[in-house]
Amino acid sequence: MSPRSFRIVVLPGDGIGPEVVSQAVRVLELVSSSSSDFDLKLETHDFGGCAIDKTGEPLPPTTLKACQEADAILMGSIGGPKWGVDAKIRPEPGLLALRKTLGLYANIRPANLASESLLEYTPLKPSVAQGVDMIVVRELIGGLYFGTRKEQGVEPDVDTAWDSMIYSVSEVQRITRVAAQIALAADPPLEIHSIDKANVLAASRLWRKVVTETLSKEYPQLKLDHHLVDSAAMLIVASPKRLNGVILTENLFGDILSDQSSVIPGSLGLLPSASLAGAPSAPSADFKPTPGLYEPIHGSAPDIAGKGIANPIGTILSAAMLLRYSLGLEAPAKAIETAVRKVLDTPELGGHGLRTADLGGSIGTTELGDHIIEVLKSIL
Ligand SMILES: NC(=O)c1ccc[n+]([C@@H]2O[C@H](COP(=O)([O-])OP(=O)(O)OC[C@H]3O[C@@H](n4cnc5c(N)ncnc54)[C@H](O)[C@@H]3O)[C@@H](O)[C@H]2O)c1
Ligand SMILES: CC(C)[C@H](C(=O)O)[C@@H](O)C(=O)O
Ligand SMILES: [Mg+2]
Repeated sequence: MSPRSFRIVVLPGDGIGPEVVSQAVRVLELVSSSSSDFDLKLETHDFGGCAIDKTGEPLPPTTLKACQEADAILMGSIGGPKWGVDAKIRPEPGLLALRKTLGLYANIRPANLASESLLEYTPLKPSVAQGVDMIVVRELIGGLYFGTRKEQGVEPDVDTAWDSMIYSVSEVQRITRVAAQIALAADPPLEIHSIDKANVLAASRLWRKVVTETLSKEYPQLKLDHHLVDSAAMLIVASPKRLNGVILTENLFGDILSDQSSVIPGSLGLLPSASLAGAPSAPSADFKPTPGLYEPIHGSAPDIAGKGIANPIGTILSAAMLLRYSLGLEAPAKAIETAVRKVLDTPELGGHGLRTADLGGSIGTTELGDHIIEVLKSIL
């Protein structure tokens, strides 16, 4: 039987994006060459600030078309001071357009301690960070990011600017179902913590009502509680285990809380994400490839770009999520996660020295990639 062939579009982007993506590409190439069952065909496209420089737009039509035809997309990060908030054409709207066009409403951001040995790097007390296991499920194509807005300087009220947070019942229902299915896939099922600002915002009152109704009608076996976003932000650093399980929240709150949750394992550079147009399906014999966009949760880190010191683990773990959720390839996905954990944990491999600077180490991006590749070779 000829190997199944998967088309993967790679969008390195800006800043540290190309540096971290190149390590994840090495990992995917190794996975592909180690199997006779499937073949990963990787192709790189311009996206973000680098695409603005070349073509005048962040998401050129050729890139969008390739993404629409791909089985999955691996992205680095986009943006940077060259295309800052005052620029006429900026990279970030390109990312929002890509997410919206592909209908990727479910953003899944696991935040757990990738390794017990990271405990010494968490800025929290080890006793507070130990045992944290949360998955942020962020609504990705609604809310303030996509509501109507007005920039300052536009007539008639030149001195005002505004954005609107809009959610419909169906938008909240579908992301609630994704959170529920993720919660149910665990044994025992995870608790759901819905985060909103229902004491002030109308959109949050709709959110809370729809989450409550959807779960009580369709998933009555799941435990649900509600937190206001300000107090949830406090809990994530004061006693994060109280939020173990699924954190279900809207677009902007999810953006903020997921960066905040990266404090627990110790670095923003560690955390991966998947953006899907539905709930992830469990790998099985009849698994159908499901397109998705996979990216670390961090940005282009202009302060360290070009230095070769960025942590590639969030991007490598995003590649593992890509194999699992889009292609149904559970074994290599697990192998990558095991290799990352071993490199972080195993003393004979250099122990705590095998870290990039964000985790107190001194090795570079490529060297960390080399170690992960070596361990992965022995597992595959
Ligand atoms: N999905 C994306 O492409 C994405 C996500 C977030 C921010 N951005 C963009 O990135 C640009 C910079 O944003 P920012 O500086 O606020 O956030 P950032 O995430 O780029 O960086 C925040 C801090 O974390 C550090 N950091 C981030 N990733 C790291 C890694 N892999 N290894 C080690 N350290 C890492 C940085 O050095 C910096 O000190 C902005 O233009 C923003 O819009 C893009
Ligand atoms: C770059 C920006 C548009 C993006 C977001 O806010 O969604 C980023 O912060 C993220 O978390 O992916
Ligand atoms: Mg963000």
